[in-house]
Amino acid sequence: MNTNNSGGNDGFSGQNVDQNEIAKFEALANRWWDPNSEFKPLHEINPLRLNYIDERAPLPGRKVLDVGCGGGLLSEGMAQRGAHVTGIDLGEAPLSVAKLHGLESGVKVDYRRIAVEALAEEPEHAGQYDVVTCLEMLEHVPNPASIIQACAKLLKPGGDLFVSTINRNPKSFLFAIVGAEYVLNLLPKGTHEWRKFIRPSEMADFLRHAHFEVADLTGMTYNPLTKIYKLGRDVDVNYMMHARLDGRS
Ligand SMILES: C[S@@+](CC[C@H](N)C(=O)[O-])C[C@H]1O[C@@H](n2cnc3c(N)ncnc32)[C@H](O)[C@@H]1O
Repeated sequence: MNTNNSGGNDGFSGQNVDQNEIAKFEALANRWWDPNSEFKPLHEINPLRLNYIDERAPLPGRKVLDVGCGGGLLSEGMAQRGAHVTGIDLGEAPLSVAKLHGLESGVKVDYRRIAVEALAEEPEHAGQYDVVTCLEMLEHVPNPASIIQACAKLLKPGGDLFVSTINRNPKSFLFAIVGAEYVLNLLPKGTHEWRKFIRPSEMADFLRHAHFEVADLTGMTYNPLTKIYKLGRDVDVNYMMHARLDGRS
């Protein structure tokens, strides 16, 4: 496992984590639920991705794990739609914000500070989840394939995995970094590193190696004139994937 920048004395050294990435989200965490903050794009895409997940793997009554849940935007949304949600992250401040927000909203989510690889080693969690989500997180870790493998261990046979990230090509450099961080100021400068973006073909390889079958690939686009996000065929920049774990594993 690549453990770049994984030093630190918080009990997570040696794990698949980049402490610089965790620090970026720790510093902004108190604004997570402000829809006009640095998290505005996540607020705006949340209904789109919730609908996408719920349509492909209906959420009511399902046992769901949200990996890299941050302040809990997606976790709470899925719980509001009737799922039993556990949210995990390695950031302390985002999890505190998520827990506090849950107390205020009354939406019940079980939050834990643990790496997905470590959760997958706990016998009471391995093979227990109907659905695992890992959105906007894989481009922030040193070894995304290891995260996908852990997700596979946590799902029931035939379970559904949803991932989202950013494609790696010249257009994504222009739109996701130059455009979003430097021109439109949608995200703080330095939010993303282009080399950590993941091509859909690379994601599909990670998934196949972990015994998933890719069920769908959908793009997410932003129109700076209308300021509207949409799902569609264009996967050049942001995209989501739905994969199903082999029913025999
Ligand atoms: C862009 S936020 C996405 C939050 C949430 N998934 C969403 O889409 O609303 C990225 C999150 O990934 C978390 N993260 C980064 N590396 C992680 C790791 N190795 N394990 C767990 N969480 C991680 C960060 O702390 C942060 O909360």
